[in-house]
Amino acid sequence: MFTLGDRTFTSRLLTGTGKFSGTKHMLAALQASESELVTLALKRVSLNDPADDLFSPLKAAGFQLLPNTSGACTAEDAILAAHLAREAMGTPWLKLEIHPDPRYLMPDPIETLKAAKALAREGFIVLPYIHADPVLCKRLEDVGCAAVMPLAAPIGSNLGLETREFLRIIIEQAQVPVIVDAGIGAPSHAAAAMELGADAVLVNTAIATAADPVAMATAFKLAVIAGRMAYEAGLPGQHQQAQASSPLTDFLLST
Ligand SMILES: CC(=O)[C@@H](O)[C@H](O)COP(=O)(O)O
Repeated sequence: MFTLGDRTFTSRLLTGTGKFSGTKHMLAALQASESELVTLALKRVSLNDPADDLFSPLKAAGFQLLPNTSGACTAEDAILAAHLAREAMGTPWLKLEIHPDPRYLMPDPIETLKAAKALAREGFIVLPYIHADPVLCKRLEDVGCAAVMPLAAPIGSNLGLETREFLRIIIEQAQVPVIVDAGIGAPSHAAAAMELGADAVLVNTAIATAADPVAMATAFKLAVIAGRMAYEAGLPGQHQQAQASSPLTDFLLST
């Protein structure tokens, strides 16, 4: 169980809704993942065109929706998108994404902090997508964000925990949940993030673009459970030299 904002979740796997080959496949994969919190771009809420509308089927399937501001390039864009999303989807939950750079989709830290401060003050439950910057995470926490979402690697890159050392520092210092987001390309990456002590991970591309998204969603579900279980069990320390597994066998040498 983990608490985020005013809610408690059983699943520590958050999922995205982009890049699936169709709504039916998306719903089947999300159900297999047992994810409870699903992010959705405001642009995928289409009240006029049912073929392009992800909101209605996701809502009907009972997922809690986490609208995101993907497409916003400035704080002003993101604040407008947040208001529209709250109207359209009826929720104050928000994944705040501001990435003006189309090549790497790197989040803009200055605009993100500015928008986060304004939106948190308005009562939004703000989950900002950011680079794995420990100082920025503390600043976002200070302005009232409900969690921080540092990236593992660029969105859609599937590169895994490229920011591992910085994630470790963020997790050590955070007073709010840390959700590792973006670039998680394999269940082993998700397990590694959870073993590090992340509260949750968000995965989209690796599930949506798998040859079998339902099987991949199941693999991610199990990896997140295993990673968290290992973290709670207490991972052993690492050593540069061998440590004998059965030290008592020394008796052969001493007789
Ligand atoms: C849908 C969403 O929010 C993505 O932008 C998110 O960051 C996931 O990234 P991946 O697609 O790399 O899993």
